[in-house]
Amino acid sequence: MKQGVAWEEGIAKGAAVAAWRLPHSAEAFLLQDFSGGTLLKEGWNLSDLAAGFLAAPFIGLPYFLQADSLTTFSLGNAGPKALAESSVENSSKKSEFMGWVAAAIQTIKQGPLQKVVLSRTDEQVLPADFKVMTALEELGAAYPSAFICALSIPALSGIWMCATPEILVEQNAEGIFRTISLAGTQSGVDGDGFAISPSQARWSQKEIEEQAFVSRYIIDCFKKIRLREYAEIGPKTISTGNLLHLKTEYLVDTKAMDFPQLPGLMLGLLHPTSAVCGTPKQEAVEFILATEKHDRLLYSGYLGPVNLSNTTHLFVNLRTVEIKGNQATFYAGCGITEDSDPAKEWQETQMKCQTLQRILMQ
Ligand SMILES: C=C(O[C@@H]1C=C(C(=O)O)C=C[C@H]1O)C(=O)O
Repeated sequence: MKQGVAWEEGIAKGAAVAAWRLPHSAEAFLLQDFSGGTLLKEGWNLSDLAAGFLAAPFIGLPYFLQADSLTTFSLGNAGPKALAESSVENSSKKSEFMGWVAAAIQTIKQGPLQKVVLSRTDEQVLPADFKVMTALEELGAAYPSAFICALSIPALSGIWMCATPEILVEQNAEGIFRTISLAGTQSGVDGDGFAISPSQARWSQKEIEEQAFVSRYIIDCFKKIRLREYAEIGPKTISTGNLLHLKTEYLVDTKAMDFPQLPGLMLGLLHPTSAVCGTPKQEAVEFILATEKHDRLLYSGYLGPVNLSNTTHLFVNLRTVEIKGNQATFYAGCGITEDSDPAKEWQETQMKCQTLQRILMQ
């Protein structure tokens, strides 16, 4: 694959490189910033950025990759791959994570924390023949509705890949702004490996409430900027391939409202949302930082192309892996409320790790 060579060469020359494909699209992009990318400073503004690619951590300032070179390519069809569930459960990680969840439930019962999203990592050794661009092609074939991406920023040393279902901020060429509230998770395949139709999904009170926290959070952000004219669609069940989620979509016509700065304003207010952090936000951040032993780095941050042909597509960096040599660190989290069951939450992180592992680990 030609882009595989461009990807390798860009990295060898010290460029920051991003390759991605938007949901439901046949066209992929490869962008290089020959300077290695720029860590933006406090007060940066989305609408002031040139055409490029943004990648932000869970907490902190984003890197900006300017499009010094931008090529489009077709990802091709990697062909069907047997999607075996692979990974073996790590029992010490399991009991540690379940302990964090139990502590979160106790804290939530005392208030004011109502929901917190806890994550964990899963370290694996990649197969000897692993290649980033081949894996990207396979992810694209397996997850047509996801944003799939590979990213290398010299200052961050590793390569990040993701296949995420979650839009954070989108602005299309017609000026339509979009964000979504995504939460609640169940398996998208039955015991025999067949896809479960979204119409068959049944959601518990816990999951409905968990997603409502995210929806309320988005509406509160609109309220902060006194925005009342938005369309709300959902909640409805969506399939991401191996998982089902509850999703509500929020749309604003920024041209009709003469509000071109809305995407930048909302990005500042939304991130990190209650889908990856919790409610109230400050208490959730404090709980996460005091509890999780790993640094989330780019996991649960956001990434995507900005100001390319007057469009911006930023996604939450979920279903993600950080690759250093042949060492892969997968990240996954889940929303904890007072009705959570620690064992089920662990199982949910297993399923979320599988999104990438079932493709990358074969
Ligand atoms: C935190 C993750 O996913 C988020 C949390 C979800 C949940 O708690 O049900 C569902 C979708 C995402 O908004 C993740 O995939 O790591």
